[in-house]
Amino acid sequence: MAMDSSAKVIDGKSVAKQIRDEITAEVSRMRESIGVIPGLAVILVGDRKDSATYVRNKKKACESVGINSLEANLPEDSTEEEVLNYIAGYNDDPSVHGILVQLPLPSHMNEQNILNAVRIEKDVDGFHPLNIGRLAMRGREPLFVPCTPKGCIELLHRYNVSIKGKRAVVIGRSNIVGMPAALLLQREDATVSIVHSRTSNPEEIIRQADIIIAAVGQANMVRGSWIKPGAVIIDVGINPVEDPNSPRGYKLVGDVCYEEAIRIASAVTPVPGGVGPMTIAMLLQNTLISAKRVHHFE
Ligand SMILES: Nc1nc(=O)c2c([nH]1)NC[C@@H]1CN(c3ccc(C(=O)N[C@@H](CCC(=O)O)C(=O)O)cc3)C=[N+]21
Repeated sequence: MAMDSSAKVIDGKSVAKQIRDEITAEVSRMRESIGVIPGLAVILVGDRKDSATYVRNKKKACESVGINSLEANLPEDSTEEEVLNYIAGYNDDPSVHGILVQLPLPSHMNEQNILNAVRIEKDVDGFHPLNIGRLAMRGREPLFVPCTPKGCIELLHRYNVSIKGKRAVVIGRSNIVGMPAALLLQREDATVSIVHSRTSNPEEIIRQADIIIAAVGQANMVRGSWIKPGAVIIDVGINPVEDPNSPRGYKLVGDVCYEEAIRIASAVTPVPGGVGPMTIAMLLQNTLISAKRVHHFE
């Protein structure tokens, strides 16, 4: 059977490492010339295991590039007011250049109130409605672009995938990935379609795409037969599936059936090792951008 051996793995892990090295150099240049160390504050409410893992990874990543990290771990039954008090403290703390409230929040909290409270100058997640609004408008610039979609576009750039004039399909319309990913692709002059749970005949639309960004959170949902030969696939999904052979009892897979996709696409991001590490690298980059901006350092 002829197999397309030209399909390329898009190595997010190694690109993320490269970006962290660039950030490390910038952080030390900044420290040496103006004595400022960028700082990131992470607020984690509750004890979801996946969230705790992500927060731990973010902290490790900060350390690896010389960014200061502060962490607030609040119990699951905290009040919204307590979270808002932490945000207010970090908003006023000049050593904090970025504030991230780990999502999802416990269901008794109003996510919108909490995201609105983060000073937009410190909104390194890019989730403040004013940042999203600017992202959606032509001729406007947000202060920060959300990390996961930014990481997706960065991967396309670093692998020299041209976006201008291409057909791009985003699968999923979440506020934190699908929607901003579609806006970013449009800013890069792609022709963008968004496919979601109510789309009739999604396969037909996906099959027209030169670039696919999949962000639905359903293991192996996109099959090989849905993919146009030569398409580039960015898989944002991180789905645990049972795996008795893994020491943890599960393994992580994407939204795209990787084994099928790699035969048909020209390039695919793996899970793990694709978009995940890029998300964290972009968070560090946003924190550096924030610190440079307040201190007028370039
Ligand atoms: N306010 C907020 N900002 C976020 O950026 C945010 C969030 N909330 N909530 C949850 C999602 C998810 N997320 C990930 C980051 C890194 C990996 C990552 O590094 N993944 C590794 C493997 C992880 C593993 O092995 O468990 C990989 O894909 O290679 C995954 C997922 C950030 N998120």
